[in-house]
Amino acid sequence: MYHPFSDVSAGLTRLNCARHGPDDDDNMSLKGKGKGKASAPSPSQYNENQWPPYPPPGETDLEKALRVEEEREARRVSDAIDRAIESERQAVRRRQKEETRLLLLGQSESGKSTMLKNFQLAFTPKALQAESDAWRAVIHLNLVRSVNFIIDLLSNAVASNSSPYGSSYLPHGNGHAGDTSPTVSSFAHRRLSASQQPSAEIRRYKLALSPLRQVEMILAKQLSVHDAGSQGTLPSALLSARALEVSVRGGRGWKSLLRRRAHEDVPTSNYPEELENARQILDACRADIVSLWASSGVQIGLKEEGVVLQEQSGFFLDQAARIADINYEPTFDDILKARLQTVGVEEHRLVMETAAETGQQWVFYDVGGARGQRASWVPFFDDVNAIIFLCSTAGFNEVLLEDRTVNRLLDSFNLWKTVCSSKMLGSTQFILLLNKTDILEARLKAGIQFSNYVKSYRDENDLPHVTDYLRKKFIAMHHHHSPQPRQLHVHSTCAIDIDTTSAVLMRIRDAILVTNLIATDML
Ligand SMILES: Nc1nc2c(ncn2[C@@H]2O[C@H](COP(=O)(O)OP(=O)(O)OP(=O)(O)O)[C@@H](O)[C@H]2O)c(=O)[nH]1
Ligand SMILES: [Mg+2]
Repeated sequence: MYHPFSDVSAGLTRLNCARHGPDDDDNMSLKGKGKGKASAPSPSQYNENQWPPYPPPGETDLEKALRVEEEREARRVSDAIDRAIESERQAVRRRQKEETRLLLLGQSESGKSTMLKNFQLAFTPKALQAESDAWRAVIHLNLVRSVNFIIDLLSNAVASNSSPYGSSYLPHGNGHAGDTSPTVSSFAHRRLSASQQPSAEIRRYKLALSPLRQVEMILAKQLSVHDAGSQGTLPSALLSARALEVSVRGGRGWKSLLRRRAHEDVPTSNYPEELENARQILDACRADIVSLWASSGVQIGLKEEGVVLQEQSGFFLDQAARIADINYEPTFDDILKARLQTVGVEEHRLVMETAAETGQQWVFYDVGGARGQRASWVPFFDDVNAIIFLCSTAGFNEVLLEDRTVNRLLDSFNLWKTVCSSKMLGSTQFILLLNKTDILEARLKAGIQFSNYVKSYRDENDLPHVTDYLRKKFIAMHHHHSPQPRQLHVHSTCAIDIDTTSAVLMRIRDAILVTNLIATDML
């Protein structure tokens, strides 16, 4: 039955009820005097602008009874809507109390996604294990790209005589290019060798490992991979100095796509077979991959090209024999080392499996850290419990991939200042992770002087002093740029070290939970 109240908002319904009040209606229906027409409303009862008109002019007792009944029904609907809205509101409030929402921030390659994997490992290990197939595909792609990169780099270098590689590549060389300063005679000797041996070896590898192009294509297709370079985040001129980044569009679809479908009744696509093919090809190329990486000539060639693959993300060549094996299953260590650039913002909902936290939900927003990605962070500033900001301490002698004129550590400082000064994050808890301390330590031990890059640094060139300096510097910037006093926890981390990171995560968990409890007035 149509009634104007039944399809208007609860607010309007409430207005009308309030105007007369339920008792009025009841009284009127009870009091309905006589039969036939209701007494004509006095002029003061009419307001022709009032909607719906009340009571309608010339209303009969029957019409009145119907109207009153309809109004009662409308009130019931209105109350039901109010109750539903309120219970939804309470559910959202409850959910927000039960959920802990964390935003991971920091420049590209600072270790945000790796830290998220550590959280998964610590609190949802079964879920991470279930993603193992997906991570194997990423690790295989990391490996295959490194191989294809080396072959492309070295064959191009050999082909173009202008490259230093072409002049000194010794497939069976007996030293590193930097061991001795090249003399005129050694240079001449190298030029002679370069015209024959090097290209022969590389040509052999190129031929033997050519099936890996197909493997790269299959894996890239299955992961719907974007090349960072093709998205414009990596200038093409830089591609020769670095194995390509691997990235997939935000969202977790790619992982579920790659889960094993052994238990599914309906074969939905042929892609597991494609992946199996890729694994078989990789396995068949295993010995050649191992031998390529072991070749001293290749190592010299890379060195002369100024490429240190070991320092690049997603480096697995030293584990090729294990990883290219047909029976390879990724370990947690492998998963932490796998490199997959984040594009956009990924939401990861962790339903805690560990006894103390069972059932709790932690929602992580993992953002892409490259410069072109940072605009997408801001909408997530609203309504998160804590910010986990990662700074790669190894960035002190590195530059941004997307802008080779910018030092990574300086970029982290500036990013930190911007995040600290955001008013939207004024009362949000901050956690700062000084990450990649293993790489920092290795570089300091290798004699690279921190003070050469950070002019204000005057202390010892060792890990404790440098991390202490960084910690103080970040704390000072936080203090100076925060719009209001706010909690800050600082930890030094190596995100690929499961044990030490897990200890840090427990402290982060405790700090966040205590803050949440205080915020929800439960303490
Ligand atoms: N050696 C070392 N490697 C690390 C550490 N933390 C992360 N990595 C590696 O660094 C690479 C980049 O880490 P990611 O976690 O993908 O970086 P990200 O901050 O998510 O980068 P974007 O997604 O581009 O914003 C990965 O291959 C990690 O395995 C660390 O503490 N030490
Ligand atoms: Mg990432």
